[in-house]
Parts: sequence; structure tokens; C-alpha cells
Amino acid sequence: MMRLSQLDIEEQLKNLSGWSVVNEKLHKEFQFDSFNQAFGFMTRAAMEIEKMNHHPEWFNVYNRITVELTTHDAGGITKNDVNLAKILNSLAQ
Ligand SMILES: C[C@H](O)[C@H](O)[C@H]1CNC2=NC(N)=NC(=O)C2=N1
Repeated sequence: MMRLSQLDIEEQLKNLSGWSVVNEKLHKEFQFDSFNQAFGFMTRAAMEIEKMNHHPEWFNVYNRITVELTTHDAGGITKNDVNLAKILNSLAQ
């Protein structure tokens, strides 16, 4: 899987609400109404993550989840990261 160019990433970010690039990773802070809502999101996401075999770096405190996406095998952001970001946004609705 090839890394995306800066230009490609900028283009993709236009359709990725709430996501940005931080330290060469896609980055988003999700906030939910409760811990249970946040954990439920992580549980739903886990099913999709396993299907994709593409895993986030995420950190949960109470109702907040910080997510960072990068493709370790490629050493940067790839289409897989963009696709997972889109899936996470849809699951957070
Ligand atoms: C062996 C396994 O398929 C690989 O390690 C997969 C698993 N999940 C992964 N997740 C992420 N974010 N990047 C990877 O390169 C990656 N590789």
C-alpha cells in the first residue's frame, strides 16, 4: 500500500469531518455523551477494524476518544487510513 501525497491527503481531508494531520497521522478527538456511549463506539468500530485488518491508535478517557491513524507497513498515511476514518465518522453518528 502506497503512502498518499500531501496533496492527496489535503484533498481527502475535505471529506473527513473533524480530522486533521498531526505528526504525520490522521487525528480526531471524538466526544460522546457518556463513557458507555464512547465504549459502545469502540466496540462497533472494533468489528469494522477487524474486517479491514487495519488498526487505529486510540486513547479513551471517560467520554472522549482520541484516534490516530497511520499505516505502519507503509510508514505513513494511506488510503486504508482514509477509509477507516470515514467508517469511524459514520459509526459516531
Ligand atoms: C500482519 C497484519 O496484517 C498487519 O500487521 C496489519 C495489521 N493492522 C495494521 N494496522 C495499521 N494501522 N497499519 C498496518 O500496517 C497494519 N498492518
